[in-house]
Amino acid sequence: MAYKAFDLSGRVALVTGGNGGIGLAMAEAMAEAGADICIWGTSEAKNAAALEKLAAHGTKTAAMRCDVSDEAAVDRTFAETVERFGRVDGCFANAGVSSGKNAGFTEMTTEEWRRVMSINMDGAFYTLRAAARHMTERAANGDAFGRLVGTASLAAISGAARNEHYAATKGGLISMIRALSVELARHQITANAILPGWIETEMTERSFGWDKFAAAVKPRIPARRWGQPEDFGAIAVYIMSTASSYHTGDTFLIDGGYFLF
Ligand SMILES: NC(=O)c1ccc[n+]([C@@H]2O[C@H](COP(=O)([O-])OP(=O)(O)OC[C@H]3O[C@@H](n4cnc5c(N)ncnc54)[C@H](O)[C@@H]3O)[C@@H](O)[C@H]2O)c1
Ligand SMILES: O=C(O)C(=O)C[C@H](O)[C@H](O)CO
Repeated sequence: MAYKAFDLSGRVALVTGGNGGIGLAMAEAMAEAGADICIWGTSEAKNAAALEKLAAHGTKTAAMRCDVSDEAAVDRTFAETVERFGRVDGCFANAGVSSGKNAGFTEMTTEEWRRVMSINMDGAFYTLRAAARHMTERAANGDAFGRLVGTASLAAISGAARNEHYAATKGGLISMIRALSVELARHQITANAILPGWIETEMTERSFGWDKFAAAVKPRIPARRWGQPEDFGAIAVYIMSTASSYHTGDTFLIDGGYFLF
């Protein structure tokens, strides 16, 4: 018999960047555990394909178009999500972009720095702020429960050369979440960061290419394989569940034991 605390029936989870990769795998796992799921993404086609997968689990699902770097769009889409689902119990600020295929820090343009900041950092701020407003308001009305989650990265702590903008956003996200965990604990809202290592998704291919992985990264992973998006399902279910009520301000590093030597 399944551990009952992991039954997410009646809970609503929002996953930004939930139409592919890690976000979709987390959304699918939570749907399988019984949660209603709203995903946000920028591509209508990818949203539609993801929705089809999610619907197979039989819970209520929706996919909304939202660019998380657009403050007004985030507030508007969050309100729409609450209207559609009645509430948001868990908010996974997962949308992100990377770009490891550039010439290096001395050549980094301000435009590129701002692009990564505006999606990864500003986007997480807008998203988590909207969710925190909603969750604290509910707590004030006697319905206290909340899970704020940010998908950070191993890159925040590993020395992600030629990806300084990306590393900075993920380090910033971890620090923001740690501070939030302290501020919001009294409302029964937890805040945690997930730090994936090297995961086989479209983003990694775009940013680094498979060749770089095989040559430089794989030897540093004791598991000798890419992480898969599905490696993130269980942590999402755990965080959304009542089992994690006392677990806040943490960084969940899921990287196959990646080491530098
Ligand atoms: N793949 C990895 O190795 C890895 C490692 C560490 C951290 N991460 C982080 O995991 C998260 C998910 O990445 P992934 O690997 O699944 O890649 P992915 O490209 O499959 O997913 C990224 C998602 O973010 C969405 N997105 C991008 N810009 C957006 C915007 N402006 N507004 C809304 N959505 C937007 C994309 O549409 C996509 O759904 C990211 O935050 C990424 O930084 C990935
Ligand atoms: O975070 C990412 O974007 C990755 O693709 C992999 C790594 O965690 C990172 O870049 C490590 O330096």
